[in-house]
Amino acid sequence: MSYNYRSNVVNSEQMRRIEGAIFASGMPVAALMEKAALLTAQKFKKSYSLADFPKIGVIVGPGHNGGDALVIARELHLAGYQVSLFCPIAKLKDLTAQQANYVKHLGLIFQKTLESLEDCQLIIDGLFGFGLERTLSADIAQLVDKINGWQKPIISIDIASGIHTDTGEVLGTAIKATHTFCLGLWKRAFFQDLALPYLGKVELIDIGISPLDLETILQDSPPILRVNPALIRPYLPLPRPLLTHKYQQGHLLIICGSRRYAGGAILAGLGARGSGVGMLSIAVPAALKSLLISHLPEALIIDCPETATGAIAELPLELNNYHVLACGPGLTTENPAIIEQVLDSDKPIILDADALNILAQLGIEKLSSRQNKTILTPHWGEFKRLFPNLSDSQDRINITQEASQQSGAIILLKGARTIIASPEGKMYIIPESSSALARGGSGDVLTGLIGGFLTQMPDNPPEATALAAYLHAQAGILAAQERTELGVDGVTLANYLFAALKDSIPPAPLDKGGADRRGDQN
Ligand SMILES: NC(=O)C1=CN([C@@H]2O[C@H](COP(=O)(O)OP(=O)(O)OC[C@H]3O[C@@H](n4cnc5c(N)ncnc54)[C@H](O)[C@@H]3O)[C@@H](O)[C@H]2O)[C@H](O)CC1
Ligand SMILES: [K+]
Repeated sequence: MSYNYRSNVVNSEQMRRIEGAIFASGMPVAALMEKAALLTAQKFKKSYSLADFPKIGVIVGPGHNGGDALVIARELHLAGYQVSLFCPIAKLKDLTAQQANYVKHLGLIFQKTLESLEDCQLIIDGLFGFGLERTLSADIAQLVDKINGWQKPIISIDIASGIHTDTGEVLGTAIKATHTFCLGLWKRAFFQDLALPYLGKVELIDIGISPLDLETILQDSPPILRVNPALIRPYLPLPRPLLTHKYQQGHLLIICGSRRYAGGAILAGLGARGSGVGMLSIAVPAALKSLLISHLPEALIIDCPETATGAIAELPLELNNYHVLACGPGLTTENPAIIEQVLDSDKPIILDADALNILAQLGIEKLSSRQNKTILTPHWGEFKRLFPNLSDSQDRINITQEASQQSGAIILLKGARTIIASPEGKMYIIPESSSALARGGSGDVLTGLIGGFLTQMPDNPPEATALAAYLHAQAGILAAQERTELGVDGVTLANYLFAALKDSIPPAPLDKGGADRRGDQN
């Protein structure tokens, strides 16, 4: 396991221990504050020029978040900005009080009322950082609501004040930042759907936390990793070996579709196509066969006997002949026997959509006798049906982890920040997405894509899942950039998977396979 400030996501307790380890090894607290705040001030000046934002209001809290704010205020003042300060809590931590004395010496003014900041073009929020430990008191909450009501750009330092650093909960009320500079390491709240409306644009400030200090603190707990191209590059089934054939690239079977929901089957197939899987078979009700062939000529379409209403009645197949089974899109919940048959197979399986609804009826205990990997890809509604005991909590990171432990399955919980947890304790978070993906059909594409990657990466199921979820999100982002968020239907999304793959995954510098591929083209 290698540690990296860009990938490791921490909770406030880990952040505090990492800070503690850095200070214990000799780094002065004031020096780290100076570094973090100077880097933030530099970034700030690039985004918010003196010409456009000559007058800045800074809210100063009692702790080191307030200390950071004072250093930033000082730098902006020295750069020519007109800076007004407001400090609603009288008792400051020592270092913060020292910073306050120095800015007073420079001539900055602590205003007596919040209203004195109302004519500023922008507010910097240095009220609370990861030290916020309880619900905001009524007077502070009122202040926060007033600042939000001004409808000005608000730049939060480390985290929007009022947001719980771990769960992302709003502790009473919270600053609605338009831009948040997260200091040093990504905190959990940045990936909790609850917190997202309060964080605005988010940016990590690299304050130079070394892998050594990260390892010292993080080695004892399972890592939570923010997926980025560098992280997934080693797992990609690229370059392909020069000498291979289609079955060596894996054979995926997708079990999907009904007369009522034929499109789900097509989209799952298109998702699998996007993975480059060697062989794709798709089992559908007989009536759908010619439709599927017309959309996916490369796939082997297996026509299954149908129920009276057009669902798959039975699977006349030896499921263990395939490398991976993906099951669910468009299936209907009419025939639980299909899911029982899939669960009984010895192969890795991915269950989505109606397969999850049937599993919720059967009970997740059904998974305990499985000999191979199970991947469940619920959205929140499906998750609640599968894990009703966990659905009271809104800490999506925690409950995904718990659900994985309870079920022994890899859980991918869909959301604005999709979270993936494996029973061995691995966790991956997809850092960005597009609301264009909140649309019927995009989940079907993901099911096929996971299936296709898992088929090609049988030794790394959590990574295959994370890779698929990352590229799926990136495809949504790219498609929305070109076509707007309204223009990303399932087929379009599937068509952008290759662009996402190419964009996200730069060729490795010494990629011998890359050279081979170029050779093939010549
Ligand atoms: N990441 C780093 O390595 C660095 C972070 N820095 C900054 O320091 C803060 C964390 O500082 P800390 O002093 O521990 O906590 P806070 O500033 O967030 O505030 C704690 C302060 O507030 C009091 N408090 C807590 N909850 C409430 C409440 N609901 N109402 C009133 N008062 C409350 C608490 O008692 C404390 O006095 C981090 O976020 C960064 O911004 C360093 O500057 C550089 C390195
Ligand atoms: K803050």
